[in-house]
Amino acid sequence: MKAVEIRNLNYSYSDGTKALNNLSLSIPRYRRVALLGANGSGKTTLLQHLNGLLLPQDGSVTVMGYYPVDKKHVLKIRQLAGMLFDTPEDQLFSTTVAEDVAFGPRNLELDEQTVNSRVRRAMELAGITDLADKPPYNLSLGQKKRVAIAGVLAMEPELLIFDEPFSGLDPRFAAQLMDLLEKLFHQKCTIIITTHDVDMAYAWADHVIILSKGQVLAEGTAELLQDKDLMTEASLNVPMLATAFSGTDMAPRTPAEANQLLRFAQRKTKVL
Ligand SMILES: Nc1ncnc2c1ncn2[C@@H]1O[C@H](COP(=O)(O)OP(=O)(O)OP(=O)(O)O)[C@@H](O)[C@H]1O
Repeated sequence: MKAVEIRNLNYSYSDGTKALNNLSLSIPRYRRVALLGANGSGKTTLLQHLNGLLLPQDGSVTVMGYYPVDKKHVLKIRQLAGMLFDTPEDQLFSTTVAEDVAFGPRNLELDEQTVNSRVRRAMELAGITDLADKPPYNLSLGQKKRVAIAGVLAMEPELLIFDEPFSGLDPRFAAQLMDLLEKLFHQKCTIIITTHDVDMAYAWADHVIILSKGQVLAEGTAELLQDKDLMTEASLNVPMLATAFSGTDMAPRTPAEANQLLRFAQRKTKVL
């Protein structure tokens, strides 16, 4: 069973902008997936189809093998596929952080004890236990992002969809989020993120999708990002980590070695 199957998906906004153009792709389960592409290539529009925020105008979307994404299945899909928006304000609306994190599980009609334990666990994972009683609208952007992440985690989804999760985060929390993604991945989640950070994608992802003009330009392992012509066509840069220390024996030869280098740099940042 695939995490995501998309067949011939088209999507045009009401002003006539064609954001997705006959797009097809297939994402295996239990992968770390990076979705890359220039501004306006269709990344957010695509992600919004994965949890039913947008419904296919033409073509089909199936998530976690269970359901086609359509009106009838939208609630079940949102339970399976948790989405973090690139603007966290759009998903915070309760009077306290704890209430916000509890909103999703309460909607699932779980008993109060289960809701409370999910909320506690999600807040711990997101590192926001000390913010529990604060009103979300007073928080900083990075804190809001953490609250939104906790809200997603409290739903315990199998598929995590994060639109630009690292933007607006300080280096320390970016490193913590990276650790958290790794933990969730090992708890058998499939994780899809969009990012403009080709180095992060190169070091982290085991499945890379490059979009251009609403279509999949290329799909495969992170080695794809070493292809200079492909990256130029996608208006992206070759990751620095792919060329770092070239000519020396410190040069990472694979994305896995680049990951070690990135982790090392992040741990140094954490110490600072
Ligand atoms: N609400 C909207 N109404 C009209 N056009 C839109 C709307 N939202 C997005 N678009 C257009 O659809 C296309 C794809 O946009 P989308 O936001 O999916 O791209 P993206 O790859 O996520 O971009 P970015 O990297 O800048 O976030 C762009 O041409 C954009 O201008």
